[in-house]
This record gives sequence, C-alpha cells and structure tokens, in this order.
Amino acid sequence: MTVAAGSLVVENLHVQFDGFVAVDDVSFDAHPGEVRFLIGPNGAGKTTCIDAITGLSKGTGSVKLGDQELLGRSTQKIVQLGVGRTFQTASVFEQLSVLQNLDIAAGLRRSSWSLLRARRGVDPAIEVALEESGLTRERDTPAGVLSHGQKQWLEIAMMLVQDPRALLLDEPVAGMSQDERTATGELLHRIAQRRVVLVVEHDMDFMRRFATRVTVLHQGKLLSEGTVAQVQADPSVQAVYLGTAGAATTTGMLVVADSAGIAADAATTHGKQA
Ligand SMILES: Nc1ncnc2c1ncn2[C@@H]1O[C@H](COP(=O)(O)OP(=O)(O)OP(=O)(O)O)[C@@H](O)[C@H]1O
Repeated sequence: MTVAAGSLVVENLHVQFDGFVAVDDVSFDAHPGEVRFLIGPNGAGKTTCIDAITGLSKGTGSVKLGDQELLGRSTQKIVQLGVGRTFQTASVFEQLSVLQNLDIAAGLRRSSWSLLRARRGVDPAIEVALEESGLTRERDTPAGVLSHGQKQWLEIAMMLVQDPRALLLDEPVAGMSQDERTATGELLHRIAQRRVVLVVEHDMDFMRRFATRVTVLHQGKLLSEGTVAQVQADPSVQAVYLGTAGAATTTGMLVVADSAGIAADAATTHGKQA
C-alpha cells in the first residue's frame, strides 16, 4: 500500500479482552490535512481502537505512523514517535497558569522556583501553541478557573508544544457550549493542516460540521466509511443507528448532511477523496 508520508494507517487491527473481541479486523487510514472522525454506537470499539494505537491496549495487526510500526511499542515510545492523545476529562494542573502547564508539557527543565518567578521569555513553541489554541490572552490565568472548553484547548495546546505528528481526541466537545464546539472544530482544522487528527465523537452535529471523512464502527467491526454525506446515506449505518436506543443521536445522524461547510472546504483544499 502506498501511503502519504505522515499518515496513520491501521490494518487488520484486532483487540480482545479475555476472549471478547472488542475490535475485529478493522482497517482505516487518516492523513494530514483531514479531520477524520471515528463514530459508532456505544461499545462499538472506538476507544479501544485509540487505546491500541496509543499502546494502552494490546492489539494485533498493524498500526503505522509514516513508516513506524506502533503496535507492540510502549505508550512512552509511541508518544516519542509523535502520537498525542486527549481524554474526555482534561488533565491539566489546575493550580498552575496556562503558561506553566505548557512549560511542563514542553518538558523544559526548569526548577519549580523558576516556574513560579516572573518570566523573561517564552519558548517559541509555547507561543505558537498559545496562538493556535486561542489561549494567548489566558496565558497567566490559573488553569483551574478556565472554562470547560478552555481546559480542553489547554490540553490540546499541551500536546501541540510537543509537536506531535498525530493527535487522537476522545470526545473533545463533550460538555462544551455551542460556541466552544464551533471554536474546537475550527481549532481541529487548523491543527490538521499538517498533522493527522483522529476524533472519536458521539456528537453528530459536530461530526457533520467538521468531519472531512468518517469511519463508522459497529460491534467492533468497520461498518462504513466515507464523507459525511456518504456515511449518512449508507443503509447499513441508518439501520444501526435506528436500531439503537440512542435515538437522539440517530435523529442527528440522519438529518440531511450540511457538508458544504468547513469540512467540505477542507476536503477540497487538501484534495482528499473518501
Ligand atoms: N478493558 C476491558 N476489558 C473488557 N472489556 C472491555 C475493556 N475495554 C472495553 N471493553 C469492551 O469492549 C467493547 C468496546 O468498548 P469501547 O469502549 O472501545 O467502545 P466505544 O465505541 O468507545 O463505546 P462508547 O462510545 O460507549 O465509549 C465494549 O463492549 C466494552 O465493554
């Protein structure tokens, strides 16, 4: 298979827990320049896929970032190879300022005293991450008083200072206001310009607005793949969503796609086809 440099390529991924197959022969890829969504009903295997990619769960098959195989590597090594991940609950140091959180993430070897004293200069990578995440004005704000959305952006910024090649985000907009969702979608598209961005999400409205391509999992298997419009038109996807108790998301899923927005623009810009 010929793959663009820097792409994430998952082939025949299989994960099981005590004989229970959570991810069954799943293959998909994600490229820099697109915001790839991984969706599916509860228990579909989405988080387990991300766990396997990041080394938290053991899987078989192959997961490559560029030419580097990730399966079988430690979580630490996978981070070093350029894979960053967020969880649904942001893990930031609440007592420390935004800047201090970013300092720590950047791995700068400063003493705690130097962290607390007035700063003379800021690492350029931190300036870029502040700018990219929209947190420049909050740089001296304690993380604990940030809004829920801003905490998520700080966690993303903490990954950005490490200049990852791939970012995996687990339900990044859960609990966010509508404005925060929009800002997060725009942030993901900025980040994705030169990185792989893979988003696990239940929020179908967010997915419709910001997904460049979508992979649908069901009961551990790959069910469908394509643009938002293609996936929504897929009868097997409709059957699965209509058949679940998640009627609220089902309704959202089946609303005719308004895929002419940012996601479609991005797909055109980056020449990606489903
Ligand atoms: N550590 C584990 N041990 C046993 N079973 C697990 C483990 N982790 C996940 N599973 C099972 O694997 C299946 C897939 O779970 P997973 O969390 O990946 O689904 P998901 O698509 O992310 O669901 P949700 O949207 O509800 O978070 C579920 O049936 C779950 O119970």
